[in-house]
Amino acid sequence: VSHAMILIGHGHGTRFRPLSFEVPKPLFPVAGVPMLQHHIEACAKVPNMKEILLIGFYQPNEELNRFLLNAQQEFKISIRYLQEYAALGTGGGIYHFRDQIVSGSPEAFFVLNADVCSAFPLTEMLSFQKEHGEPNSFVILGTTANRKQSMNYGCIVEHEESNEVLHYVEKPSTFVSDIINCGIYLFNPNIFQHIGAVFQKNQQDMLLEEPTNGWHRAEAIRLEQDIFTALAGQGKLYVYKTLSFWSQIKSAGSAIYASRLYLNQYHTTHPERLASNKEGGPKITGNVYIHPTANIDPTAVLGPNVSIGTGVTIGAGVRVRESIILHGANLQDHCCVLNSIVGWDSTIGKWARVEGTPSDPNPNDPYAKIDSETLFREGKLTPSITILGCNVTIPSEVIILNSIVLPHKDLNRGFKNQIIL
Ligand SMILES: Nc1nc2c(ncn2[C@@H]2O[C@H](COP(=O)(O)OP(=O)(O)O[C@H]3O[C@H](CO)[C@@H](O)[C@H](O)[C@@H]3O)[C@@H](O)[C@H]2O)c(=O)[nH]1
Repeated sequence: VSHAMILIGHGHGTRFRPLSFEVPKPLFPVAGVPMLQHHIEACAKVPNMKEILLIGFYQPNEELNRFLLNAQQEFKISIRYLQEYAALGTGGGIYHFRDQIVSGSPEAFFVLNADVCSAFPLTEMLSFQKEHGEPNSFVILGTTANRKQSMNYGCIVEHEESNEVLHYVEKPSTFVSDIINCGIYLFNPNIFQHIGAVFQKNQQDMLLEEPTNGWHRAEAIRLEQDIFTALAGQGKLYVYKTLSFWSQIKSAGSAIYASRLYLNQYHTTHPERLASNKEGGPKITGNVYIHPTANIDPTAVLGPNVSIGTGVTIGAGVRVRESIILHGANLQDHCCVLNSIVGWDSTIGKWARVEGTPSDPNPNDPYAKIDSETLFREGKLTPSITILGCNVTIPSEVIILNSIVLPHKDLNRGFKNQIIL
């Protein structure tokens, strides 16, 4: 395997607002490092990996360029961003840039969705392909979901012995299978023949269409509906089911959950990233990441599942649990932050309480996934984590509960269940 392609879409992260105003969603820090860094690290570990290509359709900015530069140095591998001229879909993008891959005539390459968190069992997928699949087969990473939630994902019916994908339905409206698509694939250059066939068919259809339908670009192709559905049952597509952790990262609430999963993984992959109780340091309970530049009072109590960014200041007696504190934030003495994301350079006053409601999957169901529910249900804001956008100021001694505060707000009182514009 010489290449990996990571699909980063438009980067706005609509369900990630207001946090994605400041930083594209794929760069949002999860367990202390940009979301994409977890993907890149996993890909860089694959033997003979030469290059990682990020594919999306937004204007590259300074933030992205800096990230690419840092990641190249850290992982000693070429990492490039390739920009689509329009949203080409999950299959159209990789097809558009296929020359970057086929020129080196690689045997295989990976494609990963950016908005997932996973243990990325890439070497396991490779061994699975060698042992089970046909030599030229494609492999989808699959996991088990519960019946109800499975319908929010791509659903896979497999042949029980061979693990061949017999049937694939993207987000079905009735139950199809509890094996779902994780958005992580092992392909070989033959995949481009299949995408190319769809492209040519789309082009022919376009010629027959009314010119008013010009927006329908032939090159916009979805891997799931256009390719997998057709490949199922042809002896070419296989599913490797993993028992390791996996979650989507769609909403800001799922970033807190994903952080928890990665922090837990750090025990084996990056123990140095986990804070421990030290003389003169704050009290740590459970898994906590603290950036070395953060300044934390020894009487603060942090954890479990807390990530503290660069240059954060945390005062005396502060309590933080199940939260992400972004760079430059200032948590003044005795404030309390639970189930919340505190935006860049925000300030929380003394004795203030910032609290949200977790959106964790049902802990009693081993196959439950996180619900990335919409902000509103029946006209009401659904209780969720509290999010402070960047540069928000919360006064002393107030409560902010289940609320979303847009950037640069200077609040003068407490709020409950509100979006503060
Ligand atoms: N470059 C590029 N990337 C894209 C485009 N459209 C989507 N993506 C990226 O492709 C990934 C999938 O996004 P969606 O199209 O929104 O699909 P989904 O609802 O997340 O469902 C997909 O992922 C699930 C697992 O998380 C799967 O279960 C499902 O079958 C499907 O593959 C995301 O990382 C997104 O940024 C595009 O036009 N161009």
